[in-house]
Amino acid sequence: MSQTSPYDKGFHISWDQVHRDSKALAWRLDHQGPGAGGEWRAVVAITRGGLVPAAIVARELNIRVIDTISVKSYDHKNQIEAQVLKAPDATLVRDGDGILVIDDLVDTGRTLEVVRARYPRAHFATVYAKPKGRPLVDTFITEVSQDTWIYFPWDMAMQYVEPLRGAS
Ligand SMILES: O=P(O)(O)OC[C@H]1O[C@H](OP(=O)(O)OP(=O)(O)O)[C@H](O)[C@@H]1O
Ligand SMILES: Nc1nc2[nH]cnc2c(=O)[nH]1
Ligand SMILES: [Mg+2]
Repeated sequence: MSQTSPYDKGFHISWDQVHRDSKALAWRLDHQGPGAGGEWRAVVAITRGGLVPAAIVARELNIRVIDTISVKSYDHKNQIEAQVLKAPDATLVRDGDGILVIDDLVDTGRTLEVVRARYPRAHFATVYAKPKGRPLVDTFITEVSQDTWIYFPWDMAMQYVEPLRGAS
């Protein structure tokens, strides 16, 4: 476990915000596929973080075929060797042509590197991107600085916060 964290800042994202940003991603990807009329054949979500944006994008673009690839790259905030724990249906995904691979974010790009190596012709889309990972992603919505840790609503709970002037 590393003792120092490269993440100085926190960016807290609400359900509402991730819904809006995922819809913006869907609008950007609409009619951009290689099929007739720019259709995509299927969505592949990178679990677990990609599941929520993938559901929203698939709903907006009326894509009914959805598969998953399970990649574990972090143990809490510590990067570990990326492991593929489960692959999508090979007959569906083939070399990735017409497949939209979706993740919540790209940070160092290690996760996308592993998935890209398997499906070189797929289109890679994330909602958030940090500078190091940008070259690995084809489409994203919001750039976040490299020293920021993004907190998603599924990892958080509402809690009491002290007033600015302290408790009285
Ligand atoms: O660009 P990278 O440096 O590889 O980091 C990005 C990946 O890290 C997180 O997943 P994580 O491995 O923590 O698993 P999770 O999606 O199950 O939370 C995130 O959801 C991305 O998939
Ligand atoms: N939740 C979360 N997972 C990550 N995995 C790699 N970077 C991040 C990040 O900024 N936030
Ligand atoms: Mg992930």
